[in-house]
Amino acid sequence: MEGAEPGVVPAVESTADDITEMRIRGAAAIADAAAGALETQAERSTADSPAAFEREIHAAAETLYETRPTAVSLPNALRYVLRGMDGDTVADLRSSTIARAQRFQRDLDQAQDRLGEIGANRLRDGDTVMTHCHSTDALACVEAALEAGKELAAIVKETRPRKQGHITARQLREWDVPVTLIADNAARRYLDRADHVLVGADSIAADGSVINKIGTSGLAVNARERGVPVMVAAQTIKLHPDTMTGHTVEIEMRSERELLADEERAAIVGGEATDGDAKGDATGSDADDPAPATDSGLTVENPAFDVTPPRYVDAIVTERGQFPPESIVTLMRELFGEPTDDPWED
Ligand SMILES: O=C(COP(=O)(O)O)[C@H](O)[C@H](O)COP(=O)(O)O
Repeated sequence: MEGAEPGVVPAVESTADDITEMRIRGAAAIADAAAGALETQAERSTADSPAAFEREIHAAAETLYETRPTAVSLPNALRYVLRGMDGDTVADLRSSTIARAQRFQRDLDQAQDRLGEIGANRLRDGDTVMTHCHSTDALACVEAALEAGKELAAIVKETRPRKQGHITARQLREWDVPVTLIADNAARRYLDRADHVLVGADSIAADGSVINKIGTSGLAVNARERGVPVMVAAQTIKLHPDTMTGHTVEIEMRSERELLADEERAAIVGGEATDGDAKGDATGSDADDPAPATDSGLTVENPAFDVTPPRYVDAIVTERGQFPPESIVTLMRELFGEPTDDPWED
């Protein structure tokens, strides 16, 4: 990660890179890695005063925050760790930050297990679930149902352009679940065979909207039309506190190269295969790419997430129980209270 603040240890920069480049991906894994990175920052900091230590931790948090914009689990994780940083000496600040980060990671695992047990109650023996993308919260429900002795089958959507469906298929096959892998476009045809649509979330808004991998909203609309219930598995760190005050969730735009290779672009618009028109690096920023050589008239857009309105969602399953989407705001108020600031601010 370029331009990191002074004092930010290389391990934090490399975690930030891994998140940006999606070597670490999925909202829960991103939160876990971010907390782990703050722990490493605390351990390795060479700050010689409490103020310098706090500055470094805040700078590390900012470096991590700037990686991907949509999964609120990331700022929620950072905020949680920063709020636990306490003490008048570097030693106390260090140990409180480390303890808080470790507690976050432990709670995250436990919440996922609990959520899985709750979600599993919705799945009956012999059911078929249709999945989209790869969600560890969604898979926790499947795992708990299997552990309860239920037999399940899965229809797994490939999930273009990054094909996270392959990760889901691999996990399900490790658990011996029969998997039918389908192209995203085939989903409506295969909904006739599904008993549930089961997806995760990157953020849940106060009105119960679900922000998840691009294609979730179309799947949910089709599922409603086919009468298949849509179940969203999402730990409470996916609840987006800022949406209580009317903020919207930023949808990450990723590089056009995830959709279109330079050669393919050249084949469409003519000319040499150069990166001349390819705007955007993996973060959606165009800072590293040259300005378009010519205006080819071809624009490629690659949003990574979309918004599913609450009316297409049957249940949001959290570690605190399952909720109709319209009532999720009550849980948000209970957990977050008043609206919050940037995660590195007190
Ligand atoms: O949309 C994605 C991942 O998108 P990407 O691959 O772009 O990160 C997942 O459904 C959620 O993050 C939930 O995952 P989890 O339940 O594991 O938190």
